[in-house]
Amino acid sequence: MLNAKIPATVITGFLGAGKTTMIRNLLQNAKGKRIALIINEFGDLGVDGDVLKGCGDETCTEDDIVELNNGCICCTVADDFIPTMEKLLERENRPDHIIIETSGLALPQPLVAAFNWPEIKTQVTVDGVVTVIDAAAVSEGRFAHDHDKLDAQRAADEELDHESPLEELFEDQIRAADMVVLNKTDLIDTKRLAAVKTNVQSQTDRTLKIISAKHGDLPIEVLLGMGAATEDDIVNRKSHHELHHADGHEHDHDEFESFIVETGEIADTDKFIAGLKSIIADHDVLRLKGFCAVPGKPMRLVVQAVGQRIETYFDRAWQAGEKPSSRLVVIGLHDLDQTAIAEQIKAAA
Ligand SMILES: Nc1nc2c(ncn2[C@@H]2O[C@H](COP(=O)(O)OP(=O)(O)OP(=O)(O)O)[C@@H](O)[C@H]2O)c(=O)[nH]1
Repeated sequence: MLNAKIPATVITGFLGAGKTTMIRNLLQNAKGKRIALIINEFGDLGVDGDVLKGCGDETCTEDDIVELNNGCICCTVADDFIPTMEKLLERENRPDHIIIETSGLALPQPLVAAFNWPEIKTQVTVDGVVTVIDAAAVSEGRFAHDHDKLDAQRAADEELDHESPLEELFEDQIRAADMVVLNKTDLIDTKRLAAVKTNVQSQTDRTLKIISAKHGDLPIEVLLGMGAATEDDIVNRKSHHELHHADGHEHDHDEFESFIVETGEIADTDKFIAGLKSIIADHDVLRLKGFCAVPGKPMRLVVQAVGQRIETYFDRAWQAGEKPSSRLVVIGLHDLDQTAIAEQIKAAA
């Protein structure tokens, strides 16, 4: 149909919930739909984009993938997101569908609200906001606040009006959702999954569409084509930040930080993983990911850590002109001891 708006799906969810994995599955099952991807990552190593490049060859070429690594997309709407969308829409070969992966720390609300900007409102609509949840992490209480600690902080600081940053993000990302994917169901039993579902639904008065998945493996018909036009309803899905700072106070991410550690080749992967596990536990690292070089191996090793769960696999050969190296992005709450973490990672390699 001429002049029909292009549908855009926003995929959000906390660090390591499985957004990139779900998108990878989706691209592989795109059934000829031409998809453009906008990927926003916290920590400027570009791991997600790199993992996705090449996995949907016919329906989503490298040219269709735009990486926005200049901070969280919710804070760079005017400078990054709108110009990127405008460029996409100017293309001769316009996509059938746009998928936007937010960083794990992004608030979806400002991004969805941007679809009401005149520059893009007439051409694109939000097909739906899909929030991916690490059901195992929720069940382990990762996003529940420590009541005793919070009460102590409140006693010390009467101004303190918000919950833990992790809990707030968890709630805000659910409040924005049209659909919630309870992912990583391979890691928890049905009883605990039912409790997670109840917890998720309790975050909003709207009845959410909640589905379960392993490795984000869901049919494209389930994820795309919701026709929700979420931009029309986003004012009713306010984030904690919007509710607490109606005065226009800027939202920022200074409760979180990320940095990159470069280390040598990884001679003993098992020893390295064991080392990473204790670093993650000692320093309360939320997310660690990157690519490593292994002596004598032509392939690069992908390292993905979410809490204490670490996955490694070789994804592709180092390419011509690419120097095999080991680089990891480390993400945690503010005040990470960057020097100690970097030293310990180098010692574990
Ligand atoms: N066991 C298990 N692991 C999963 C599942 N889905 C994803 N993972 C793993 O979880 C890790 C993080 O997955 P990603 O898809 O990179 O998560 P993400 O949400 O894109 O992460 P960020 O972009 O860093 O926020 C990877 O090691 C995945 O292989 C699942 O259903 N079960």
